Amino acid sequence: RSFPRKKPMAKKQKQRGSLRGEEHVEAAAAAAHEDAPAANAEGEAAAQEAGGSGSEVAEGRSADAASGGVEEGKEEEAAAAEEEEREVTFDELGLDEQLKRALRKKGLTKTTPIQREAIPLILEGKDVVAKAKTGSGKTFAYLLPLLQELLKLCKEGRIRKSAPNALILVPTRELCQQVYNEASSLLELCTSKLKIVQVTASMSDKDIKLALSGPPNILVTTPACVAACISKGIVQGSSIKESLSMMILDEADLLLSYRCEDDLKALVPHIPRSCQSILMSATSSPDIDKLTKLLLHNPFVLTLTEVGHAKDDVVPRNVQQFWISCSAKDKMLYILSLLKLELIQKKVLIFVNSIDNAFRLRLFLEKFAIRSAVLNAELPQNSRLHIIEAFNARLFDYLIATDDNKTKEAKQTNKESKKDSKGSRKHLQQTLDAEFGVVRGIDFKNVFTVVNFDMPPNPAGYIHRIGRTGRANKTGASISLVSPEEDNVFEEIEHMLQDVEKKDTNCILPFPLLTKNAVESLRYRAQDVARSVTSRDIQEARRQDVKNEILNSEKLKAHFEENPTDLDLLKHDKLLTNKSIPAHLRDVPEYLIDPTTKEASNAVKLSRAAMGLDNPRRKKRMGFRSGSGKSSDPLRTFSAELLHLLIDNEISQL
Ligand SMILES: Nc1ncnc2c1ncn2[C@@H]1O[C@H](COP(=O)(O)OP(=O)(O)OP(=O)(O)O)[C@@H](O)[C@H]1O
Repeated sequence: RSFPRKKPMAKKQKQRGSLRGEEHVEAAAAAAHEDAPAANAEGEAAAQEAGGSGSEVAEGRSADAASGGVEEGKEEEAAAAEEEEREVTFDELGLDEQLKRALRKKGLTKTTPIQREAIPLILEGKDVVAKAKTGSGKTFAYLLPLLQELLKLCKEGRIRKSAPNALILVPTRELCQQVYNEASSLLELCTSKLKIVQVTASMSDKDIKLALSGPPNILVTTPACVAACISKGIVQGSSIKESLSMMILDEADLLLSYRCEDDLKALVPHIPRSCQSILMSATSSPDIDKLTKLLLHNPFVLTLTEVGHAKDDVVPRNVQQFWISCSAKDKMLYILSLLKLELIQKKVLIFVNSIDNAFRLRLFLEKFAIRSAVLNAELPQNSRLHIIEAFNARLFDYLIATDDNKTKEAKQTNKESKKDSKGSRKHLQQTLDAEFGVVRGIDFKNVFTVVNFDMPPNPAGYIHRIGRTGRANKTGASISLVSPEEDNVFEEIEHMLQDVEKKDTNCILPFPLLTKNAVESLRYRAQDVARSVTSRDIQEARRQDVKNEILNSEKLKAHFEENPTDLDLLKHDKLLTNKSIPAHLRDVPEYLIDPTTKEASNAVKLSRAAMGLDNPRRKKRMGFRSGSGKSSDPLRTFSAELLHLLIDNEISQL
């Protein structure tokens, strides 16, 4: 990858830095008019036609008008392009020796563009709003300067200890865990000790109090949880005011959509004026501007298209985007063809828009001997976290996910939960987790293909979904199955990509590897099997899965804390039915596969082998054991009596 040179950028950012959001676009345009009265509306239109976002166009005119020539601008760009070849290492950013060593031990040497740009600004003490594409390394972009600042305060004995010194706010529990893991893994490799904790609304007040006693240096939490801690007096607002020196809003574009606005407003009076605030996001939205105004002071604004002269894309360049047009009822047939004929590279993350659809698909695939797991808001938190870990470790290849907690079911359950004031355990079990966000910001490792079985409701949803592949510059692909009913949203997505990436051609191409013949050869079987999956089967499978996952979850936590390697024995892709799979569905007969499809499938397999993805030792390296010897099965070695008690107890609550 290429990187821009440091100095001119820093100067440019400073010009932008004193302005926020659209203000800076408007102000740059106004400056252009002042500097160059001749730049009239026609000129503006021409500039826009030449390509570029509002801000770039405005800025470009301003610079040209001020310098009095296009040539000079071109020279500057050429010089910057030359410098783009230079890669910037973490060593060049003036980080603490301990952090540099920790990064080296983690095998990280070169910065990503957002890290290269944001870290120096944050180290200078600036408030920063940074927008950069998914998977671009935003977490380290704020964690490294945050840790550096706290290590420095510790060294100088200036740390104030009545409440946490840094607050990292994320929209979901899954993200709490992820950020906590990332920060802890760095801190473990440092010699100075900083205390970090995560607290979420699923913890009891007693556990939260215990976690916050000390207090920790860094608290990772959700806005809802921190607001509850303040209102219950678990944390004193005055202590926060005294101790807080840094606040991070990660996945900021999602914070407000998780109904966090009131919680954040409740926090504002307790944030000291001296607190440095950082806002990170993958997409732009009016919510970002709202949050910026609410919580930041005169921030630097770094946006992905402005990180250097390298015009970065909204979807990582290393992700190839494809689409397939098919009717809603043929989607099962198409996904079966893609998976069974091995036309897409594993691991595969499949998105659907409802939990019922997820189970319908899982049951359908199961009948063709394709095992998958389902990740959704209904599952206990520990199970969700473990499913993500197991998928990351390649214990299974297909994960079906519902990514939005505002599904039909969620709305329904939330409505019911308002009516039901008893707040019984049973009810809590059934209520979908409002802090759940399965994909947004989650760092799924090595997902090669993202499939939109159902299209997301809007372009931002598309960007977040696609962002689960191609992370940290890895190669990836996405395939969207688009029915005529989804044409509108697909067009919106295409327009958005063309606008942002300034491309005339379509960014999403028709998927070339699946022939009509290949699909038709499976039609009869697929339709037959799809019909056999009834609504009753789906409800039963949902119940069964929650039961299985409850077994996997909370109450067994203690056991797994003592025996972490046993975790691999909890299979999330267990068969939902115990009927055996007929041979004609398990294997596609040779005569059904046309030569083109065979060739395509072989090519996919070859590239898989070339990437070393078939090497069974990989799983071991990732810390998960293979095999499932009875003697080490936690569900067998765990006290049978206690287990029965747990199962009876949990199942009776369902
Ligand atoms: N400098 C680096 N070199 C190589 N890998 C990196 C670097 N920085 C981060 N990564 C890895 O890249 C992956 C994505 O990083 P991260 O989760 O921070 O992305 P993100 O920008 O926050 O994405 P999203 O917007 O989807 O949350 C992680 O696995 C992380 O460990």
